[in-house]
Amino acid sequence: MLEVKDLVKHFGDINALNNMSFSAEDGQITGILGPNGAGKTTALRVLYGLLKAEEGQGLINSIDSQVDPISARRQIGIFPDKFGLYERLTAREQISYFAELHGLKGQKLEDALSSIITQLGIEDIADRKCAGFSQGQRMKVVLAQALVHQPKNLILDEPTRGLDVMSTRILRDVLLDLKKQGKCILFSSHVMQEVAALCDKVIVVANGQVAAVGTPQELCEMTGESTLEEAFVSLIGSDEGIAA
Ligand SMILES: Nc1ncnc2c1ncn2[C@@H]1O[C@H](COP(=O)(O)OP(=O)(O)OP(=O)(O)O)[C@@H](O)[C@H]1O
Repeated sequence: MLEVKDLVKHFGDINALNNMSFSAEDGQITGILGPNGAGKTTALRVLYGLLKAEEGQGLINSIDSQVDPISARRQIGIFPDKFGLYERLTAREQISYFAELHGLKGQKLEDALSSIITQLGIEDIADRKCAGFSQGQRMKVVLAQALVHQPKNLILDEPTRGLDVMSTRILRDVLLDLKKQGKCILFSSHVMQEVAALCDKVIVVANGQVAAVGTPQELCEMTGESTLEEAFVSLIGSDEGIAA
């Protein structure tokens, strides 16, 4: 389970998080939907311990990520907003490096590597150097390195950006499979269709705050609109920065 409670964060005069609170439950896919600059990335960074908030807490299975970042990180996989691959490493070496950072070694490490490579269907690129990989291949390697230690929680910051239709479908299938396994999945997005299709719960954020929470259907009922897109516009008063 993932929770943020009363987060406050400023960057100079910018009020990026203004008492933001929400939770994401096990066995569910939770989406954070909001326009550009709403505070999505900032909230996720606080949650996985990359940024310190001035007030509030980010909790990973009840562990405060600012108080005990190492234990918290063991329980999450992170698909960050900006990622790079070590171009000279093969995909297998790259994933192995992350597995070692999570304390895996010996046979356990080998087993974890084989298992995630099979699960994501990347046997064909596992022993190729990452330089020259397509966006879809890069996405799968980053997903593999996020999942290799079998975390209970997965946080993804706009995971489908730059992906073609096939890669987006593969990612969706992986997320649905992880949900079936009872994992807690939290992802941010601008893409309405993806959120409507995948999410059990949608957290609508604007101006560093939560504007509404509910299933796509509940958000439609709440606003009297027939689509999530219309409900979103009604909730935040603008369609800026949102993709259909
Ligand atoms: N390192 C930083 N320095 C200065 N301002 C920042 C920094 N990070 C975020 N901000 C500001 O904080 C606010 C929230 O940004 P954040 O990246 O969290 O929004 P977002 O909802 O993820 O937006 P987007 O959808 O555009 O990625 C914005 O006004 C942004 O410019």
